[in-house]
Amino acid sequence: MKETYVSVWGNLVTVRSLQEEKEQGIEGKIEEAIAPLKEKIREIETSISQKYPPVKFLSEKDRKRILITGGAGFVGSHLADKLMMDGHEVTVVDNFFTGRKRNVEHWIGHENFELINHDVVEPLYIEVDQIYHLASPASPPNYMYNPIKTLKTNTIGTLNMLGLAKRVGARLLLASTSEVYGDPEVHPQREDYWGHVNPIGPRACYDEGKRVAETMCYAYMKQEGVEVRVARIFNTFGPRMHMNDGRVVSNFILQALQGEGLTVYGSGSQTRSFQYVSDLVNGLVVLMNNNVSSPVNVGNPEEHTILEFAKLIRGLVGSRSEILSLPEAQDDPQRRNPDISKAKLLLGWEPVVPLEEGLNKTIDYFRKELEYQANNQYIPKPKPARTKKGRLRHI
Ligand SMILES: O=c1ccn([C@@H]2O[C@H](COP(=O)(O)OP(=O)(O)O[C@H]3OC[C@@H](O)[C@H](O)[C@H]3O)[C@@H](O)[C@H]2O)c(=O)[nH]1
Repeated sequence: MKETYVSVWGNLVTVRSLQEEKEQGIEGKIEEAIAPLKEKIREIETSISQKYPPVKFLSEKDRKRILITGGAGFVGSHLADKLMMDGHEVTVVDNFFTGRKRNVEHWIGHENFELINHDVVEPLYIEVDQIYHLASPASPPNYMYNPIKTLKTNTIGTLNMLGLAKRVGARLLLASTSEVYGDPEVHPQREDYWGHVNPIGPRACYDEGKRVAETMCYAYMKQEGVEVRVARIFNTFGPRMHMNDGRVVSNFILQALQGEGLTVYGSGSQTRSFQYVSDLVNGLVVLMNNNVSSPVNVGNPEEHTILEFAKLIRGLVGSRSEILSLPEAQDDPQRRNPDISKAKLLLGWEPVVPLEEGLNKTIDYFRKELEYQANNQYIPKPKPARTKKGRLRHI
């Protein structure tokens, strides 16, 4: 800058030209005006770099391209979390019938993550190394809501995914179910039990859909050499179950939290064995990466009657809700308990999360969900299952 010196009472001082003074003033004002914007940009940059959960770095050789169908659902989104954090490239495909974007929104924009709105009933052409095929409604009221769609998803959807696996040489893991055993006459259920399913009952769309999905897997394995894994998943619970899911865990927790009666269908003497979702997800990943191609039960063998379960949840919530007796659900399996010796022996897997610990985490989750929904002025009621005709009784 050009400077001129003048003497003021004997002291030399610098004087800027009028033009320079003006320029300096404008620059200062601009600087002052954009300072908050610069600060905002810095904040956004930091929040972007910190916004994702920590992800391991995997070398090109170890990193896999993994597709999860139904990856925005309850189980699928927890599986997506694990595979992302392990450092893989994950593509989630979901038609959002029961899945929700909210379940995976924390990965959106991450370079290893892709979310595709797609229905597996239509073919899909992508390049992947592994396919976790979870797409299907899983809660009885949801899968009975549109039985034809449930059948299409489990039959045509599975054919499409096996076709994809064959084309690209990927390994496919089918999320099958304990429901392939129907209302079992053998207890606990081992993988070599063929099951007791009513092929024309209200549950058949799911039970038979999954049974034929298993059949398709082994047909593709034998005829086309596709590598398959089949997990028979027993009752599972945890955060991200939908408020409207309609299965027993979410129903009882939501009822207890809202001081409503806990709706027990039938006598409550029917049994179930519940596993926490993180145990399931670990089991699925171990199975996928193992060499066991025959079906494997993945569940927690701790068995309870539904009535015991209602009392347990009511106690954990600290609620004074009544326990109500509703008519029995049609074709409801009376006893269900996994024999997991195969998973223990061949995969070295067994569940580790105690029931109460898992339930407390799930109760916390639903408590927050209720607050969230209340802020949004919307509290859905749990969906009832299809029941036989009868009246409501108090136990
Ligand atoms: O509000 C309820 C909901 C359910 N129940 C009972 O609780 C038991 C469990 O019912 P759920 O609806 O949670 O689940 P189900 O065991 O019938 O089916 C499940 O089986 C295993 C998975 O493949 C699926 O997630 C689902 O099909 C049943 O006996 C049912 O009648 C109640 O007593 N009250």
